[in-house]
Amino acid sequence: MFSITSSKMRSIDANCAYLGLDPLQLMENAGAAIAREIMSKISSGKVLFVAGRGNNGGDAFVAARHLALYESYDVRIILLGHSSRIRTRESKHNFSLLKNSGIGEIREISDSSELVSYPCWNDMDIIVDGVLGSGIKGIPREPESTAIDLINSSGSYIISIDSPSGYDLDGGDVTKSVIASLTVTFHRMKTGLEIPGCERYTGAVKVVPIGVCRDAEEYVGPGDLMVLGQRRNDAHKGNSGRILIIGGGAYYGAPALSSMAALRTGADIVTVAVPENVADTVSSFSPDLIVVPLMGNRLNPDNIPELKGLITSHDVTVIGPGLGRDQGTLATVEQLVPLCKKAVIDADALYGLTLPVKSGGKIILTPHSAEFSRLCGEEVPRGLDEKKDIVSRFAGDKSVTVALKGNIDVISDGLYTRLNRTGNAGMTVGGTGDVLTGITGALFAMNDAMEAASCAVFISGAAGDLAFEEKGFGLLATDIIDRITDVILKVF
Ligand SMILES: NC(=O)C1=CN([C@@H]2O[C@H](COP(=O)(O)OP(=O)(O)OC[C@H]3O[C@@H](n4cnc5c(N)ncnc54)[C@H](O)[C@@H]3O)[C@@H](O)[C@H]2O)[C@H](O)CC1
Ligand SMILES: [K+]
Repeated sequence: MFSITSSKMRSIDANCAYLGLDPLQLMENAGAAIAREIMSKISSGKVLFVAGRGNNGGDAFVAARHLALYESYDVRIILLGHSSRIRTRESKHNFSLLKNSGIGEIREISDSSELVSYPCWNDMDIIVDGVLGSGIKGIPREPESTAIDLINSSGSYIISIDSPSGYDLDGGDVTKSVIASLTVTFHRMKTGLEIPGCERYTGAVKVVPIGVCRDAEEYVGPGDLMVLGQRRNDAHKGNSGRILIIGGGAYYGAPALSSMAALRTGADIVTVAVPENVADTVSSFSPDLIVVPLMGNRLNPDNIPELKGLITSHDVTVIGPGLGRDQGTLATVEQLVPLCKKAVIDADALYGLTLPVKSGGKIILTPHSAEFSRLCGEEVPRGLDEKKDIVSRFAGDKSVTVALKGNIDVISDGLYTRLNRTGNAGMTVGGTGDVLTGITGALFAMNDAMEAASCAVFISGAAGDLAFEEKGFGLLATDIIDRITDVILKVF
């Protein structure tokens, strides 16, 4: 089974909450698993739980409550700090249940010297390390640092909850850590718990299930948005993405919709290169757009020298919206795609594509069912499993990332496959595909192809759902653009 990073785990947790699984339920399962582990090691004895003020400590409170049901165990708890400073709702809740759980001793100790004078460190059969888990930032501070020293010098059997406290679950350098006899981590193996030599800190590692919903991993959710590359506070203009949109000629609304969607998703600069016959009309949609008129009434090979320069000066090139399918246009697309570092290809441009593209640029395709069927030369199957197979196979063979739009969107790069179910039947109106393409372009500037494509279909569908609540089947593509920021702000 593959391992995951701690930020991936946080994103799965957030997707669980979105699906209605209360984080308290996960904590209950995590704590119960720790209690079972203790019971499998000793049938009676003294067990000290050392808890920090985050959810790692919350897991320890749950485990202590479960264990205290059995009279053969002498259960004690040290909370590092005052209970009024417990950070999370779940942990507070579980701390408050301790007073009704028949636990012999609950001490709240903020001061490191008081921690050193605690008399029982060397007298325990098991010490449970719930000091710090995946939420650690930097090196352990006080009183956590002293607690780690005391745990390590206790001579007891040490069970670390989720991670040895101080240890980096993502495999970074370790300055100070609990040296555990056993680490019980949750849901999946973590990247840092399988690097060579890590057993020096982790002891044996066990992965236990905690009741995560299966769909929290397979279906895109707000947790995936949480871990997207974000704008830094000290960012300059252009740091958060320069997007070039090549479209229009046959139509003018489509490139304008893509461009506005890219801006609303957070792109810094959106340049839209369109044939001169539609340039003024596209400009008139918004003063926020930089419009570059191209010679001619359709994209054509004479535009290539000018576009080459623009492609180089932008992070992502979106090709397709409103281009039309003239022979010369499709031939131009074929020559442009290999010049792009990162490209999003949609609509008419999908007809000018020769795959695989030899240049090694990263490419996202956003076809609907008929477009995909034409690309891969097969009917798109109705069954979801079969659909996943065919998209994954095609993406792998052609070295592209595909977001196949549909009732349930299927996103794959051939290695990973994700699903998305935001969106609604009102979104069959014209222009919604152009909106998705623009969102994808903006996200692609700061993220890898799979993250960008997965989050783009989620955002586009969720914005469409908000627009549907307001407008029903009268919703327009522009209504979806208006709600993009609501979806993004809700997550951050
Ligand atoms: N799905 C799961 O895996 C679940 C995991 N659970 C447990 O939750 C923790 C993560 O909890 P979180 O509250 O995010 O963080 P921590 O408890 O690890 O610590 C945060 C806490 O500590 C403070 N802090 C941060 N850095 C330092 C430092 N260098 N020195 C001192 N103190 C520090 C910070 O201010 C916070 O107060 C995970 O590991 C699991 O054990 C859930 O219970 C169930 C689902
Ligand atoms: K821990």
